[in-house]
Amino acid sequence: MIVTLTPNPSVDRAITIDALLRGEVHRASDVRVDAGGKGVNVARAVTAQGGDALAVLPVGGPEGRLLEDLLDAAGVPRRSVPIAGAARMNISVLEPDGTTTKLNEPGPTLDAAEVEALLEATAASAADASWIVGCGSLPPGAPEDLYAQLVARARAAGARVAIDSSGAPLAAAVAASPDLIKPNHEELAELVGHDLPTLGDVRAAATELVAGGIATVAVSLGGDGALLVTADEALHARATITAAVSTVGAGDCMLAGLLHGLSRSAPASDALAEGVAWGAAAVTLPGSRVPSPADLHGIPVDLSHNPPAALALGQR
Ligand SMILES: Nc1ncnc2c1ncn2[C@@H]1O[C@H](COP(=O)(O)OP(=O)(O)OP(=O)(O)O)[C@@H](O)[C@H]1O
Ligand SMILES: O=P(O)(O)OC[C@@]1(O)O[C@H](CO)[C@@H](O)[C@@H]1O
Repeated sequence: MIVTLTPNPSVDRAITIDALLRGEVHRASDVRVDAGGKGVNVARAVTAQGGDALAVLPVGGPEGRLLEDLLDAAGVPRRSVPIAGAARMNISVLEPDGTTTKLNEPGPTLDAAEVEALLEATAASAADASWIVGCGSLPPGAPEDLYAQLVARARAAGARVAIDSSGAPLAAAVAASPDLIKPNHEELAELVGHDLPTLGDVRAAATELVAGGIATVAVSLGGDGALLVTADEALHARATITAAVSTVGAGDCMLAGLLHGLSRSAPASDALAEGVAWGAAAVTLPGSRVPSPADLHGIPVDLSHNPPAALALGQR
């Protein structure tokens, strides 16, 4: 089972308009509401593909009840931790050319007892977990080292742990040496403190992190696919899609496919290809919708055991 901790989940509201114009009134042509937050999305994606997942999340207020209803309707197993504040609602504005603009709220303030209850609820599921994964931003009140604490507790319980976050919480988690991290291109550049214009630069930065004690660094690269680096190998995979609809949650689906593959002891190359296919399929779907098995058909993945170092990123 893949157990996800999302300290700052959201109700995701995706609104489709013709073109975003600052200061104007826009009439939406479509609206979609999904349970959101990065770990929630990982659990939704694994469940949608027939895998076993459990989403641990703080729940409070009317938005929290809606989140629970959405997860229950999608058949996603959850462990809700009651909190005093109300869950956030994040808005995505989608334009027909695939441009996605996000407006994310800070989320409710958590107190120390609520943070402890979340960590406890996650660790309590460790015995059944192939992976524990901590994902997303931290809400106000949560300590910067929350994911570092999660790494320590997962380790103590004998579970492998993955982290997908950014900024200071990611840096603190990295110091605790999780088994896997999944930064995107920008998050990796921030973590190592310099730009990474080519695939070779990304590989060098990931290799540095592996040397520092993280077994697997998987970097999602948008239309350029993903690079996975371990002490033994570097692999690059990318998928071709005909049209992008919404990029919201693509990174979460990519991580879900990767962990789903690794938890079935697939070789890293197969797990990476699975992740890249799930991520690409997510981009073809509206809002934060996660792909079903049928959505993966017809998405070809190119895999290379010899990543082209000179590949300039962000050109696709
Ligand atoms: N235009 C695209 N064409 C094909 N695949 C894509 C495209 N954009 C994204 N993907 C797939 O989705 C994965 C995740 O994309 P990206 O690197 O943008 O994630 P992210 O920034 O973490 O996303 P988010 O934070 O919204 O979840 C990529 O590794 C790739 O497999
Ligand atoms: O504010 P965070 O935690 O960084 O990101 C939250 C979020 O943008 O991430 C998911 C997509 O990856 C969405 O479901 C959600 O709205």
